[in-house]
Amino acid sequence: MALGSPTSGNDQPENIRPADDAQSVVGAQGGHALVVIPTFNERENLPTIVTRLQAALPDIHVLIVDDSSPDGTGEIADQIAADDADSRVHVLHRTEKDGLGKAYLAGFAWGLDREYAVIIEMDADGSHAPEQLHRLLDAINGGADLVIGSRYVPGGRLVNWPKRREVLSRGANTYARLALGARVHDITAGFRAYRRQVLEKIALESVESAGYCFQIDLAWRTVRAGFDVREVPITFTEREVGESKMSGGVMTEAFLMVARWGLESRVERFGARRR
Ligand SMILES: Nc1nc2c(ncn2[C@@H]2O[C@H](COP(=O)(O)OP(=O)(O)O[C@H]3O[C@H](CO)[C@@H](O)[C@H](O)[C@@H]3O)[C@@H](O)[C@H]2O)c(=O)[nH]1
Repeated sequence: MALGSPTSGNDQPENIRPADDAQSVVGAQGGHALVVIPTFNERENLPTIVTRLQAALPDIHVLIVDDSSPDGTGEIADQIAADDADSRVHVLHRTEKDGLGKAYLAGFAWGLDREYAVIIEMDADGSHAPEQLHRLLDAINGGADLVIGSRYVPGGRLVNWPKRREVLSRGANTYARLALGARVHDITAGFRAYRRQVLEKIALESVESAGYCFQIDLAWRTVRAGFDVREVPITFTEREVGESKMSGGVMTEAFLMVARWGLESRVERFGARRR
């Protein structure tokens, strides 16, 4: 996918309201921050999360990336953007459900194209507290390149997450840590802030992971590129409305992809030692 093209990879009609007041923003040193929120069937959650976000960080810019949700989330997103007097809420409509990773890539391309200094990932369902976003931005201001809102560092918490999901998540993190050797405690987390230079450097056009292993993929690329990756504790709260889109296919993709990346990196290290 070519970076800089908000519609690449998917013929997306857009409802993009101009980001020309982007000058007024941020929360992060030396530039402006954009929160990308991917949505699929989040009609009950979206208005609340955007309201909370704007209350927590009044200057923040938001991009909602909706994959033609059948429940009408896209239309609600348009309404939120239309009602936003400061034109800081934007909407990217994609033609079909194409996975969390693909939605984020489209959002990143949109944000990079518009020169945002910091690009943030956040779920629409309230699992990630907008009131804690300043922790991530503080770490960016402190010099980090990628900040992960982590459930598994001291101070991190899980609230109401079903035990089955916790076991799966902890297992996936342990597996990824062992397979990749990356010292990140919550490499699957979806609440993060990237300095734009990271996204420009880590070859997003070669990202293949479509589902949630996208999170591992990008963190791993960032670590390998030598960037400063930090974790700050967050409280992850189970959604109250709607359903998770986690599926068997998403888990299988993650398992196989991580095994492949681990193997590739071992081969690479072995080759480097022999040279
Ligand atoms: N546009 C789009 N959005 C999607 C898609 N799939 C999921 N989403 C959106 O992505 C967000 C996260 O999806 P959930 O399905 O609610 O995630 P979860 O099960 O709560 O998973 C959480 O934990 C994972 C494992 O740690 C994380 O990887 C993930 O990011 C998230 O934080 C939600 O806003 C959801 O609407 C998709 O195909 N397209």
